[in-house]
Amino acid sequence: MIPVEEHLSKILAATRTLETMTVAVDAAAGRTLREDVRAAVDLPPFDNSAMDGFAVRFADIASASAENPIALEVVADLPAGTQADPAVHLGQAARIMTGAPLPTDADTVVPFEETAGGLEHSIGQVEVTAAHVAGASVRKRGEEHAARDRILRAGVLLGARQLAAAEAAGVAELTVTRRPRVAVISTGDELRAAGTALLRGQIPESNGVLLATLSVSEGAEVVLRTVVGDGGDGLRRALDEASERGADLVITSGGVSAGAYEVVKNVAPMTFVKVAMQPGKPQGFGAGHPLLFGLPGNPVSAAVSFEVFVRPALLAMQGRTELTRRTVRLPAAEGWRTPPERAQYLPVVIGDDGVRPASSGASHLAASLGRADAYAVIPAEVEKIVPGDVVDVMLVT
Ligand SMILES: Nc1nc2c(c(=O)[nH]1)N[C@H]1C(S)=C(S)[C@@H](COP(=O)(O)OP(=O)(O)OC[C@H]3O[C@@H](n4cnc5c(N)ncnc54)[C@H](O)[C@@H]3O)O[C@H]1N2
Ligand code: MOO
Repeated sequence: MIPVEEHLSKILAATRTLETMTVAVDAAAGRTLREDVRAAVDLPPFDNSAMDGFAVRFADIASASAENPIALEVVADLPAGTQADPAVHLGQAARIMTGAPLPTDADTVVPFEETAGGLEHSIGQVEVTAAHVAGASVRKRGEEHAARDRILRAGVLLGARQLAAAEAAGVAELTVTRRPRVAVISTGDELRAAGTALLRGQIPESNGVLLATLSVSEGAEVVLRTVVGDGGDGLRRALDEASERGADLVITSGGVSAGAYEVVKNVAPMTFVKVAMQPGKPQGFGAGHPLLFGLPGNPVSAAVSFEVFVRPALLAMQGRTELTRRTVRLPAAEGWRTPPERAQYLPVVIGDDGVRPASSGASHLAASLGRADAYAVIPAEVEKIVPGDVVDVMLVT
């Protein structure tokens, strides 16, 4: 058996980064950024009010208090979006709304709560009843970023927050990686579509949707999804079709262990190894174009193998900087057994008191995947987990 890291480094060494393309910001969700994003404008673009209230000269109101209110003449009314820059002389104020540009003559905003009377009755005159510091409630031009400052680094995943940051900085287009094209091929004579009547020996096929959905959630486009039998030339034809459809990466499941009908082992141009992990021991990999991944057929084995081997390759193809899932250390709320000499990837549920196994850990327990929030990752040399042990937990939700 070879260590997980050894198999993964072979895979990454064979993985090439895909070409880039330019897309509108709102078409970039789920893609990987390939060029740093720099602000097109200062952020904020101009000095503006943080509150609904009055733009004043601080020198006028420095001594204002409830006992000693200071009256100012209100000479303008400034909603957000106004281009006006009215003169505000000593003794004067401008009514101003949140986000409106601060008049050049003013340096401070007094929220209307710190005046006598509400906003409605303030055109004409206002009495200021409190003072803080010069510059209070003013958002300064460029206080977050200057134009040309870097907002996002190449290599990050673009999600809602990153896209909003780009648009807030005045950026309309992003350089991203084209979506990797993935083919998902399930193998096995026993597999039937969910919902169809099952004869003895048949089971519902579930790795197809698992691996296709995982691929899409990592930024890929699924160009082929099919099920082939253990005999005949179904797998060979599916591999040809994957290439014709331009697949960058092919994922098969099943047919890689030691049995008499191991179609992937017999047909696919992959190297087959045993990796010191449970589940996921038998693995096939082909380092050409497309990259070929021969995952074991047991559903939990396929899911874990995707996380540990396919996902890093898909991210590397897209130029992602961080290839590993976020791992946190959490206590085990229950004990469990671990396999000898193999790293364990156990589906777990995260609770307030720590993690609990979602199943006994056997790789055929497909429904346990539906409960799992994460995988506990236990090194090969650890013999068992007792309650209270702190373990590495790979977050996948
Ligand atoms: N003598 C040995 N037998 C096995 C070994 C071994 O070392 N020596 N390894 C075991 C391990 S570990 C695993 S994991 C499995 C891997 O088997 P295969 O990859 O060859 O997969 P299959 O035999 O085709 O299927 C295994 C299991 O999973 C079910 N399956 C397959 N595809 C799907 C699918 N698309 N959807 C749902 N379920 C699927 C299949 O019916 C089998 O029950 O080998 C052990 N054996
Ligand atoms: O490696 Mo298998 O995936 O242990 O069940």
